[in-house]
Amino acid sequence: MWQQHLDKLTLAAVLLLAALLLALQLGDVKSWAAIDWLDILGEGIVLAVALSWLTLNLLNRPAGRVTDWLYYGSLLLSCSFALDLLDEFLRYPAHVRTMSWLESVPAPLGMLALTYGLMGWHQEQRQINRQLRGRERFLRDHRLLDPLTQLYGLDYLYAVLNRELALHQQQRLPLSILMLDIDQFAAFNRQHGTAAGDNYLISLAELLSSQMRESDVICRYAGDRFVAVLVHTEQAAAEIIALHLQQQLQRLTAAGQTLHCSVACIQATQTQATAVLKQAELALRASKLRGARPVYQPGHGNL
Ligand SMILES: Nc1nc2c(ncn2[C@@H]2O[C@H](COP(=O)(O)OP(=O)(O)OP(=O)(O)O)[C@@H](O)[C@H]2O)c(=O)[nH]1
Repeated sequence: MWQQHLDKLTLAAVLLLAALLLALQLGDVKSWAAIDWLDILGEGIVLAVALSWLTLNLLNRPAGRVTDWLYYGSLLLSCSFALDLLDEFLRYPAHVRTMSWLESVPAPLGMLALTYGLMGWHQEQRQINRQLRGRERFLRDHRLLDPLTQLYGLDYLYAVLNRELALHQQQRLPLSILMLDIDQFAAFNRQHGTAAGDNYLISLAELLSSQMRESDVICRYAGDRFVAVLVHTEQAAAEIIALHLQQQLQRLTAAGQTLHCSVACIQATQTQATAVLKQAELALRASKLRGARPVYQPGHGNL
């Protein structure tokens, strides 16, 4: 998460360094006896807290307007508190007013920016809570479950995907889609019967539910095709999830065999669920072609 805020972290480091250099340039170092260590302890803690606000905000929040306000607020406060702390070690000549200006002005501005950011955060949280309540209503609606696998069906997938796409547009949060399809499942059914096929679908659904993250929404998209909506997930992270899933699928057997599944993941860029799913299907088709397996031969190991 911090990589997307690298420019902000660099700016903070540069400003704090500039404040230090300016203070050293303008002030004279106080004698050991003139230093008040209790003041230093108090002001040091205040600075450390402001810096922790700055970093916690950048480490935990996605890029956006609210994060920017919280960042600028805590940066101004950090600069002001850093100068306050330096004051304890340095004495400035009476005619130098720059440092007292620099110490006093950023603090109230920082407080204002931080307060504005917190108000934005409050609004954002209310919006998220509303969406979570809507999500929960869906979760409790059992008509939306596929009776065989107990995963969500197509209706739920469309509803969730459209809502996540709207959120993705508003808040610039990354969203990825993973699509999985069992290869040559029709041939497996013919060979071992639909009951064996059903058992495989149930085991696959259980594996998907246990291996994906809690925030991922897994749905049965078609007979032998599944879709996972990976919220707040960049394409690179989605690909790691897909790779991990492929490894776990090796352990899943049916009638003594390991069936091969094709997996594709895409970063959602369109605004409509239909378009996103079409894009995922194209990626899946390409993945199937890349990993094309020989035509199913009964009793010959992997599909
Ligand atoms: N056992 C079982 N089979 C199902 C179920 N739903 C769909 N199928 C079967 O899944 C098969 C899907 O066939 P295709 O779409 O041709 O897929 P495939 O045979 O895996 O072919 P490729 O995907 O191209 O490798 C069909 O034979 C369906 O009958 C189900 O609930 N249970």
